[in-house]
Amino acid sequence: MTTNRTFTMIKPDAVANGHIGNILAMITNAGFKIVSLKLTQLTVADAKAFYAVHAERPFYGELVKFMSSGPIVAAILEKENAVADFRTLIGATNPAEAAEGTIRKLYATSMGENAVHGSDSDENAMIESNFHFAGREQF
Ligand SMILES: Nc1ncnc2c1ncn2[C@@H]1O[C@@H]2COP(=O)(O)O[C@H]2[C@H]1O
Repeated sequence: MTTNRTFTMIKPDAVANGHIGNILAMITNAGFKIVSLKLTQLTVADAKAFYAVHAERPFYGELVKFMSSGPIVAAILEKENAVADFRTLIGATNPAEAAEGTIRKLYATSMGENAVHGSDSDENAMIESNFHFAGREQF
């Protein structure tokens, strides 16, 4: 079943660099409706849990440290075909490979500090949304 929803985070690099407004504008201009939104910060334990699927990867420690290093913006977005269309809007994980006009092409600085997260499946979108937002915060 498709939920037509995806989950995103504007990561600590993009928040620190002052890109929240521009990134949210790109998201809404691309036709996504924001149905949950908050500025928050992950603890180390939160980041470990959120990225548990990557626990065996060599970059896991670096990823957890970075993602808990400062505030992030968490959001749930709604649009037909949300997961796939949002991944198109953000571009490739490695900004060197991201297409022109994508969020990562514009705002990411490296593979690790890549400005935004986007869920990779409907199932993960739901898990990640519920990790960050209570039911009463999901409109
Ligand atoms: N080779 C890598 N080196 C460092 N970070 C990585 C590497 N591969 C993936 N990542 C990070 O791991 C993150 C997993 O979630 P994201 O897709 O949001 O973004 C990914 C990257 O920021």
